[in-house]
Amino acid sequence: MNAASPAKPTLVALLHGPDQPGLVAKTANWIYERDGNILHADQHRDDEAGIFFQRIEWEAAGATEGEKEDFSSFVKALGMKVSIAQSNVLPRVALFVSKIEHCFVDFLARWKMGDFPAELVCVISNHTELRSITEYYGLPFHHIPVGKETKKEAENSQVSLLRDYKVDLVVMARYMQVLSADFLATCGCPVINIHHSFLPAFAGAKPYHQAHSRGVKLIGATAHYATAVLDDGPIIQQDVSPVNHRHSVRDLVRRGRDLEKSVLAQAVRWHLEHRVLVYGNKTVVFD
Ligand SMILES: Nc1nc2c(c(=O)[nH]1)N[C@@H](CN(C=O)c1ccc(C(=O)N[C@@H](CCC(=O)O)C(=O)O)cc1)CN2
Repeated sequence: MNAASPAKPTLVALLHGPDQPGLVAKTANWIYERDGNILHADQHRDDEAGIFFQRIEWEAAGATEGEKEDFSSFVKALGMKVSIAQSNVLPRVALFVSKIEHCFVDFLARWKMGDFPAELVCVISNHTELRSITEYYGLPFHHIPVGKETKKEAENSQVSLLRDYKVDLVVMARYMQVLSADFLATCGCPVINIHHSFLPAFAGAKPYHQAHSRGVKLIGATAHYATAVLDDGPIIQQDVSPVNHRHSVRDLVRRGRDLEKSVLAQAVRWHLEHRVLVYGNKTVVFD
């Protein structure tokens, strides 16, 4: 049996800006004229804002690094914003967790099974309960307790670790501390959070108790980029599940776990595959 030749590295561009005629043709021709092979292209126009969004993935004929810079300059000359990633450069991910383990353990298992095109480089927790399972997966575990008086110092230690590990993405797998605006401004990478409600409903603490008190018939989970405003960042993925009057808070928590695990995993995978474009406080997801 012929061993499949390793896939050639691809470039993935996410671009957006004021719409103008011929943008799709211009980006496609630029790649074609350089003997590139477009593998995926998807675009969207926000009619209200007149903004054009595109994700384009191609095999570059030439050296990827040079082509990456040249394509970026070409797109910027069209008045567009662009980010370009190489499929063979895996983003480095840090996991933040507290005590609640279902999203964390599920994420580790999916990572071990190769579900995420990323390098998982460390775990940071404000508690110690999940050290053993982290080390079972062969990952470094950093315990940084966070108290009202020590929050600034704790966050400085977290930022130093993220820089030491050269982290490209922080995933909060039910990390129960609110990250400050300074942290988000200095951590040097995006942060994805899983919130255990169908946002914007029931933001903040104890969303399942809030949902039960309100008597909702659907519960949900939301994966979003963290901003300084709690549970208010651009939403990447959501899902819901029906509930009824017979369900206790305990039932809602149990039913919600499965939603949280799958919604977080899907959102992180889309981010790592460079399928998510943030625009204002919203996202365009080219799935
Ligand atoms: N800057 C942000 N930080 C965090 C976000 C976010 O959206 N932006 N999401 C939270 C996660 N979360 C809900 O999804 C959440 C976590 C914690 C709390 C909360 O009230 N925490 C208390 C302390 C609780 C404790 O010590 O156990 C607090 O921080 O005072 C609400 C919602 C993660 N961080």
